[in-house]
Amino acid sequence: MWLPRGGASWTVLLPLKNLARAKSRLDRPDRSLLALAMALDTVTAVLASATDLVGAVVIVTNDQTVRRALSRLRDQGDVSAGHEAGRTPARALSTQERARLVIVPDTPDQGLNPALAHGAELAADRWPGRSLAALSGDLPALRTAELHQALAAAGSHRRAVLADAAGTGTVLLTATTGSPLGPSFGPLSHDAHRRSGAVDLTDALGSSVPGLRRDVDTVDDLAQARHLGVGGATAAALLVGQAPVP
Ligand SMILES: Nc1nc2c(ncn2[C@@H]2O[C@H](COP(=O)(O)OP(=O)(O)OP(=O)(O)O)[C@@H](O)[C@H]2O)c(=O)[nH]1
Ligand SMILES: C=C(OP(=O)(O)O)C(=O)O
Repeated sequence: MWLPRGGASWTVLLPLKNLARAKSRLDRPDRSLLALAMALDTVTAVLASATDLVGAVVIVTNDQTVRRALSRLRDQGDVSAGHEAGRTPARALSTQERARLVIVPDTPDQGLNPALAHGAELAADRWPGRSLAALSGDLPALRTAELHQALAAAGSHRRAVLADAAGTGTVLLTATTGSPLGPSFGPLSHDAHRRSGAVDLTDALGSSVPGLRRDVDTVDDLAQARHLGVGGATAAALLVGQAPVP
């Protein structure tokens, strides 16, 4: 696969659950469609990051629909059809930006933390010397500039953590070269990551990265993400959901 000349600082790990089981807290019949769309918008925002900052974007998933959709994104370009008010249209990704997308099986298939540990081991082997950033895949309002800001803040710490909008979960966990990622995602994971030694970035970044911190688990979360402005794939999926039933 293509990788930027010189040393990109970061490998981004992005885990994606099987769509059939994803977003079980999202009380909508189109939860699986939205889970995929939100993942596409999250990945698109990451792929738009500077190629000398982010090298490989590693998706860890066993879902073949996710794999096909992301392969289309990598090989054919931006799949987002539109955008919602409040957000500038997503620009088309360049070939080089898209080529960084790597999709690997969730070999352990034992949940989120083993998936991330597996991805971290693979990344350290294939791209040694790069820091790791584990990012949630349900951030439809993520802006690329927010990720740049967070990685800049994380880069000066061996391990760092950013809380979700609720302040209890984790949307970003980082580890600089040689430090274990140590994922403890799950209920109250923000506190768990801090207790394991990750430096908390939440106060420093505060309200400056609202899209990065707005993970979507519930319909209320989705409404807040829409207020921030969601990406084209999520906007298109929401339009489908509004389509009159024939
Ligand atoms: N590969 C993989 N990714 C996972 C797994 N569980 C969660 N994820 C991903 O981790 C991120 C955070 O997921 P959650 O919001 O905790 O889980 P979810 O399935 O999306 O939502 P719930 O069903 O409400 O728990 C999302 O990108 C998920 O797709 C897993 O078992 N394997
Ligand atoms: C797995 C996590 O996401 P959520 O809280 O959305 O389940 C987490 O924040 O650690």
